[in-house]
Amino acid sequence: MSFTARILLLGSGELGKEFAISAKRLGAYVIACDSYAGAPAMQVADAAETFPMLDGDRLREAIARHAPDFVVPEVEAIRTEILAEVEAEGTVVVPSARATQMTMNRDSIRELAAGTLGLRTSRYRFAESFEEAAEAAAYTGFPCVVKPVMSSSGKGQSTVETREGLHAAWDYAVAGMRGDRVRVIVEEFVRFDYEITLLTVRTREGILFCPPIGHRQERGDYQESWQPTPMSAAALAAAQEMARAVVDDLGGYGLFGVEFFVAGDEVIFSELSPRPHDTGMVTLISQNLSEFDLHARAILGLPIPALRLAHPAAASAVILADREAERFRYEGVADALALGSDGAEVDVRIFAKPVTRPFRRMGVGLATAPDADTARALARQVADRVRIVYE
Ligand SMILES: Nc1ncnc2c1ncn2[C@@H]1O[C@H](COP(=O)(O)OP(=O)(O)OP(=O)(O)O)[C@@H](O)[C@H]1O
Ligand SMILES: NCC(=O)N[C@@H]1O[C@H](COP(=O)([O-])[O-])[C@@H](O)[C@H]1O
Ligand SMILES: [Mg+2]
Repeated sequence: MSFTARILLLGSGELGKEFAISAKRLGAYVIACDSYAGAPAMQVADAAETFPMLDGDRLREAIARHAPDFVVPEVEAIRTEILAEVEAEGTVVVPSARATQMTMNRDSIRELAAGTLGLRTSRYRFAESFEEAAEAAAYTGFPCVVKPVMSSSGKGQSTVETREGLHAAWDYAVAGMRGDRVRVIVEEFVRFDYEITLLTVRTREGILFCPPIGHRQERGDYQESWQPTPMSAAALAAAQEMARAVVDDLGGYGLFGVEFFVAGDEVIFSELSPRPHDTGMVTLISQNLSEFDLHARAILGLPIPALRLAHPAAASAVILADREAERFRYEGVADALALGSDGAEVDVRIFAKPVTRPFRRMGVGLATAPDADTARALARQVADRVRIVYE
């Protein structure tokens, strides 16, 4: 075999594209799968498969035909029962079939974190009807946050201020949910000071943590992230301890994005991705090894040298579309890159998704600077200079 490993990537968005590049640099053969043709990772992979990954028969068939060494999920919407089957037959599922099963639905991971592991989370209840949602909100109090148990990037998520708003939130969650299970989580609204993603790498040699990433969200979707974000030593230690408990329970090797809310010295576990995290795209410019390089090395069992921040501070800012379109082009990339200077590097990633939708993430601006505020402002400017021109 002329490749170091065969990797079947399930999900081919921007995170998969950067992962595929990292894995290919290490000599892997990558088969990129997603539900639509021309997805970002398919553009850089060795082969592509277009099929709905929630379709168990199609998924099993693709795995059997490609006989990968590693199955690497990149999205949550996958028929995870099939992953458990192939894992039992000897294929490595990253990080583990159980991790993908537990994180696919918010209920499983929340019950593991809050119940089994006893981690501090927001107060929550699940609901399968509007009446149950009303009871759940009476338990959490207002404001509360309503989310489908199966969704990501804020889809179907809303914050409810009063009892009157609950109907709209329930309808919005049902409309925005993925899969066929009508079930939501109603969570206490946490008045946090800031929130972080703690990139946590589980390797055969032990666990590594990247410096904490701060981020800002709108509509439940990330707008900008920066690294490092200042945290008290006590808060960071608490977050690391919780992240370790969760990833050790989920098992396997790879990088996880563990999300926390921080209020004073109190650290509240929110959720996690058993894979690179969107807010972690800042590591494309901030670290000697990006979150994608780290995922690839952890999976392939390759050594990971001491992590270094290449700059004092770095940031990412999203480039969003504002409408549905199939015909559009990008302008301003040269203007964006011209913002770089000595001591403040800039870069962009344009994902080259085939169609736009309102709020669809189409790229990111990246920047470094002597401090986080300057890096954030510069990354935003870089992103703003890239214009999507609709034809
Ligand atoms: N209980 C809460 N209290 C306050 N804010 C919240 C709460 N739950 C979610 N949020 C806000 O909404 C954001 C998105 O929530 P969450 O991470 O649960 O959604 P998601 O759909 O899984 O997003 P992603 O897939 O991008 O991680 C959080 O990062 C936070 O800013
Ligand atoms: N928060 C999860 C996340 O950021 N996932 C990333 O977004 C892609 C889907 O984008 P799309 O909805 O634009 O197709 C996924 O494939 C993954 O790369
Ligand atoms: Mg999240």
